[in-house]
Amino acid sequence: MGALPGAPLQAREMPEAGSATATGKPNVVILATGGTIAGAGADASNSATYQAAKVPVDKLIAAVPAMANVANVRGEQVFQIASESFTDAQLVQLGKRVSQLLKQDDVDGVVITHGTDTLEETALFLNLVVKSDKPIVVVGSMRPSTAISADGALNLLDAVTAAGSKEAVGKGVLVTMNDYIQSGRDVTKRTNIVPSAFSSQWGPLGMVVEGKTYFFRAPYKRHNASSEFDIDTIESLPLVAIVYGSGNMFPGAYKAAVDAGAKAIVNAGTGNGSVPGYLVDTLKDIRGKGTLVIRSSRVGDGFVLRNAEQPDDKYDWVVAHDFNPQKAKILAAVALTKTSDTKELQRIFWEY
Ligand SMILES: NC(=O)C[C@H](N)C(=O)O
Repeated sequence: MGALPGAPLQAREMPEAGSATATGKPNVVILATGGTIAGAGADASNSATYQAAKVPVDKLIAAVPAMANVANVRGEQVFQIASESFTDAQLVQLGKRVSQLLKQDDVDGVVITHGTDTLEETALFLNLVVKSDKPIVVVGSMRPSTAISADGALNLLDAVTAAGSKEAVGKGVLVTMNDYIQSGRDVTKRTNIVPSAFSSQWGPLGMVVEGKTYFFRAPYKRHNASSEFDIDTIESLPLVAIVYGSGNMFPGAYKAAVDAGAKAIVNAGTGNGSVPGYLVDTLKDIRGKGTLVIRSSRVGDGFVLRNAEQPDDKYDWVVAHDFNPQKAKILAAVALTKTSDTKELQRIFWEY
């Protein structure tokens, strides 16, 4: 139903800067990077045994003709790799391409097809560094397209739907997996094998159903257009290492990270990001010599509080708030491109 004469247009009907036309379909670019969504197995029963990063972007697009109902879609092959092989150099390259595309008036949204193993790192990275309110959606699949009940086609259709939707504008990087719209900031891969692999302790933002987005909440933390980080000015990321906490640890794991040139170590500590008593001096020493110590937790959910279990103020350590270790690593690397002041770093961990 159209608007009544003289009545204000509803948000959904408003033409947007950059949209093809007020009534036309949005223009969405798919940047393909590989992963299982581009994977192929020998047999339809192979849901877990297959080769990732085989199918090129034009074939991915041709396999989901329903995308043409929701957007004008074109594709670019950026990489063709499994996401466990992503490096920081590739993150930076991808981020710059997303930023470049979103500056174009003829691009309304970008979808990145990606392996699921490190999808959450890429989603957070783009959420921090691409200065645009236009939708950015990262998507993968848990089963290759050759498998029975493959999940990639619907996930991709949902991603394109979200990338072209006005409701997704300003909501930060999104991840569309298993019908849900998740925030790229905090979504994480929690199980392997099954399609319901991705979730966040703070819950999904909404769903995509039959080519339409339904949002129920919006992210609160700083992201994208309101971020102080800008991929256009980032050429590389400093090395950040994660050391996994357990019983019976040894100092060499932390020292190896320092020797490799790590500018920060994320302690994926037990419980509250704890540090074993017999390793406190090692970490104090490492911090004293210049490497940052960031306390996260191997638990996955919850969040690490300052000065809980360890006196962070006294030792000049930082806590990772609710960022899991792999996300804390990304935020630390991005933050370190601007500052190595621990007060500033702690502010950044609270704000993003
Ligand atoms: N489901 C997947 O995409 C897993 C694969 N190893 C990848 O991350 O590329």
